[in-house]
Amino acid sequence: MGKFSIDTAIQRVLDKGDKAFVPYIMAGDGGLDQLESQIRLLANAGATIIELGIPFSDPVADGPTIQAAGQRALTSGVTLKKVLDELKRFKESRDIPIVLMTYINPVFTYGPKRFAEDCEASGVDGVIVPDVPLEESDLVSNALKEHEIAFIRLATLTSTPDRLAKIAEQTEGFLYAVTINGITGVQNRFGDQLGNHLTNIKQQTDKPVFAGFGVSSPEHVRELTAYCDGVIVGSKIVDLLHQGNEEEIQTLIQSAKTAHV
Ligand SMILES: O=P(O)(O)OC[C@@H](O)[C@@H](O)c1c[nH]c2ccccc12
Repeated sequence: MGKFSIDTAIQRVLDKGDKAFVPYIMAGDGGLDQLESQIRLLANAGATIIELGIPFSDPVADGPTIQAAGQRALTSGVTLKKVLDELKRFKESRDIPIVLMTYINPVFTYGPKRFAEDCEASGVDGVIVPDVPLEESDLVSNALKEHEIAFIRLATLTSTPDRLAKIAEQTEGFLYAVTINGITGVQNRFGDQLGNHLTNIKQQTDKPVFAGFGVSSPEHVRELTAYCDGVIVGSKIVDLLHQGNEEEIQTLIQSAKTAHV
């Protein structure tokens, strides 16, 4: 349960010599009644952990694909509470860790303490809150700590060495290394310095480092996992799921398995 199941899932993959693959999906895109089968599909395709987005009206870091998915979910009436209730309903039959990705506003509205309690009751193992600054994250992190839920921190390309050291120290489960300056979405090419950047982050921490933002092809997965322990893929997975393209989802996820064998 909680952060331990994240650690275990990652270790199992790395011990085999594979890399981790974390697909992001928007909760309630396609209807909340689809969530269970979407998670099962991704787990069966070989995902290590699921990053589950909570729809929010003002998603500042989301690119067009994720924004559109969020809109579809909001239109169908999805809320944080409904997502947690739904996760609780099929908690026992899941065997893949779940990380919620939510902006800070819904957490404050819900109440950080109640949020952490309900996350535990729903079998949520970790949480990512991209818009909470390091200096102001105590309110959330203390509540999560009591329930042994991992608080996953993001490092950006512009994080200073000083901040990077703090992020590396505080992150739990894994460190989310953002690959581009900008918003989420499909990219064709990463900056020339990205390899050095990821290598530098790897040198700062013993915790697993996963790269995310703009990863959309097996080639990207292979390119980035040469420098880190895994990838996070959002927009491309959201698109493929929306199209019902299970075959390409499978190919993309499996590309992390054969990355370095
Ligand atoms: O969509 P991309 O480019 O593959 O990026 C991952 C991403 O979608 C997911 O992790 C995410 C969705 N919204 C976010 C907001 C901030 C940080 C991360 C995210």
